[in-house]
Amino acid sequence: MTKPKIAPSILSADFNNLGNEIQMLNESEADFIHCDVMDGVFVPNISFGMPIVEHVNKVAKKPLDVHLMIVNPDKYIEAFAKAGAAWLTVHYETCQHLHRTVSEIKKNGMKASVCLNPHTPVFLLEEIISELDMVLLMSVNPGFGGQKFIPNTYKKVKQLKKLIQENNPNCLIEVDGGVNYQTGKELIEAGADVLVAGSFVFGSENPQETIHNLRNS
Ligand SMILES: O=C(CO)[C@H](O)[C@H](O)COP(=O)(O)O
Repeated sequence: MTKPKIAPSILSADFNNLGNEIQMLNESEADFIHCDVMDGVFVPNISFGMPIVEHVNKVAKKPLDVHLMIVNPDKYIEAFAKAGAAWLTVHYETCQHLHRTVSEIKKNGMKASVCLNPHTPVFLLEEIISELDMVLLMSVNPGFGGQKFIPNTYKKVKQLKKLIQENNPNCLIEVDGGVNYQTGKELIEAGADVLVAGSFVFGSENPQETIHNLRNS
C-alpha cells in the first residue's frame, strides 16, 4: 500500500511559538502544512486569515494546504494565492457557482480542492470531479480541533474512490478530523491519500515521530 501524505493542521499548534512549530514541520516528514481558515459564520469559530497564512509561508518549506471554512470564498481566492497557498479548498456548501470558483482557483495558480461536510453526499461532486485536484472529506463537523471521528466517513471515502477511479484517477482524497493511528490506518485502507491531523500531532510528546508513525500506520 502506498504511504499516505500527512498534512498537520496548525490550528492545534502553539501560536506563541508559531515560527518554531513551522520549522519543526519543515524538518519532519509532513507533506503539507494545513491551514484552517474559519470565519465565525460558516462555522462557529474564528481562527485566522491571510496575514497569518502569509507569515507561515515565509517560514514554511512545505506547500500550504489552505482550507477555507468561510462564506463567499470567491472574494478571497486571489488574496490567498498572494499569501502563499499552494492548494486551496472551498466548501461545496458555500459555493453557488462551484465550477466558476474552481476555475478561479486554478487561474490563480493553485491546486483546486472541494470539501464536503459529514452530511453532504459524495454523488454531488459527479459533475465537477474531473476538474478537481483533491477532495477533502470532513470526518468531524468543521469548526474545532480535537473532536471525535465520524465512522460514516469510511463509507464516503470508498464511494469517492470509485468516483475518482472512474473519472479522474489523479485526484487526491484528503480526510480531516479525529485522525489518529487507528482511524488513519482504516482511512488509508478505505482509499484516502492525505490525512490531516491537528491535535493528535501537536498534542503528542514528539510531533515529528507522530507524523512519521502516521505515514507508516
Ligand atoms: O478543519 C478542522 C476543524 O474544522 C481541523 O483541521 C480538524 O478538526 C483537525 O483537527 P483534529 O485533528 O484535532 O481533529
